[in-house]
Amino acid sequence: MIGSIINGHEIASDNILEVKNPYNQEVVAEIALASKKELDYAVENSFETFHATMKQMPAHDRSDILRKTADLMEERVEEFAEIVVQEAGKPITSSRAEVERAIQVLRFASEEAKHISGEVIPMDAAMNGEGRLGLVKRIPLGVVAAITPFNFPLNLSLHKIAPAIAAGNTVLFKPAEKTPVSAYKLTKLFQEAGLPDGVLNLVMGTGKEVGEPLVQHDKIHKVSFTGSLPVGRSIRESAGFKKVTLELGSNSPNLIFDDADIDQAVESLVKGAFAFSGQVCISAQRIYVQSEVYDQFLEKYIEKTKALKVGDPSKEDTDVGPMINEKEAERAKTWIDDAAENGATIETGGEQDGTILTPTIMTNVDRNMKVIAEEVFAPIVSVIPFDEEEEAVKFANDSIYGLQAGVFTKDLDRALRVADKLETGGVWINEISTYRQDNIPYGGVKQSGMGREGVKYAVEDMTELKFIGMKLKT
Ligand SMILES: NC(=O)c1ccc[n+]([C@@H]2O[C@H](COP(=O)([O-])OP(=O)(O)OC[C@H]3O[C@@H](n4cnc5c(N)ncnc54)[C@H](O)[C@@H]3O)[C@@H](O)[C@H]2O)c1
Ligand SMILES: O=C[C@H](O)CS(=O)(=O)O
Repeated sequence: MIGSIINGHEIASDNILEVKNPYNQEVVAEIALASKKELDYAVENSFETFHATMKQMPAHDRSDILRKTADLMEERVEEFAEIVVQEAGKPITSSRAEVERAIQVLRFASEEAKHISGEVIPMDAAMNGEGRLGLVKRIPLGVVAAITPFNFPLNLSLHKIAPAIAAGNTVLFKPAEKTPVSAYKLTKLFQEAGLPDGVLNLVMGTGKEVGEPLVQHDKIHKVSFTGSLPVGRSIRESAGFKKVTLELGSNSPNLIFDDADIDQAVESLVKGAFAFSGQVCISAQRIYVQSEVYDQFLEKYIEKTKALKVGDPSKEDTDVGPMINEKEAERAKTWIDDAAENGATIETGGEQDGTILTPTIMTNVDRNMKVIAEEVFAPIVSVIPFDEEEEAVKFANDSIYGLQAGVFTKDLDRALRVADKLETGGVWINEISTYRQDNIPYGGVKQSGMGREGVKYAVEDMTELKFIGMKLKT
């Protein structure tokens, strides 16, 4: 049994949640869920620790702890990767890649802790012998609530925890109840690296019982949330005056022009649509292909997709594992069937058995179908023809979301022109929408969210500017 960790101590409970392996339904762990009283205690403790400990901790100490945590994780890549396989059902090769990225996030944050600086505002001396000097400092906010999703349980948690610590805040960490084991291991790792008790408090619980009261708590200064649009919307509405960062969903477009390297686009978009069964917020969901190369692209894309190995995520050669639970797989299957009943063609895939949904390519889709208009968050991709550049941009922007997009062309002028016109937080040229490096500014426009992550940018969002001015005799 594992549970919340508050002020360095583990909290027991009779309220137990079983975490099951999405592939074989074996019990991975039993989680002791926190009560409202324990949540209140955790927030109070985070608040006190901010004032008593964190405000006094020099930047080089925060940097050392983050680096030490990275070093420890580097020694245990396999251990962490196996947890992600078991609790999230992510294929082992992708789980290892997630751990490697998590280590880099810690290292970026360790460096960033030492580079937080302010500025001096020059103020010209007045004629009467008086002058003024302005100082702008970046100061920590206080307690940051980190609320995280199941799909990258390590890396996306660290995208909040590591910059928050680098900036000198304390953290109240509420991980997804579907993937709490990696969160527990991560919190223990920080302890081992020397993080003082109370700087990172882990509170286990559901969104309703822990997430909601956490967002409304008076002693939380910022809510950093990654997850779905409906939850993000409710957080925005109930957070009051707290700072809020929302990293939400999308139905990412990828545009293939007739001069693109089709083989490269096919190869990368197979990964881009089906990695972790499409349960990636920037997964390639809509692929728009110029008519001249549409048939060529589609034929190759279907062939490569059919070759994917679907099954046990713990096996080295598995490309596509299960979805997070059967309910989600059934929901996605319903969306495929609805589209097919309304005229769409299932080119390959579309079969569901328990948590497994086979990689699915659809054509002849319509803009109103759920597989196009909403976030599928499943191994489903649609391939759609277009004739002119303007039309492709119009199709791509026809969405309530705007997180990342991919543009494939050899024409640099066109690539940059299209990139400027796409309504997304980020655009990749000759790279899939699904690619992210952990030091880029990352976040959405429209209903994909607000604020930016990517360590340096998260640190900006997790600090406040403070002005100090002085009147001087010159
Ligand atoms: N933009 C990004 O960076 C990004 C990254 C990963 C995932 N996502 C999105 O996350 C979603 C999938 O993850 P999920 O199913 O874990 O999301 P989710 O919204 O169901 O849950 C995310 C977290 O919010 C908590 N929560 C639920 N209800 C809450 C409430 N009312 N108040 C406070 N907290 C609450 C959950 O317990 C969990 O910890 C997808 O929509 C995906 O696109 C976005
Ligand atoms: O699911 C969305 C994530 O932001 C993807 S990644 O971990 O940033 O690559």
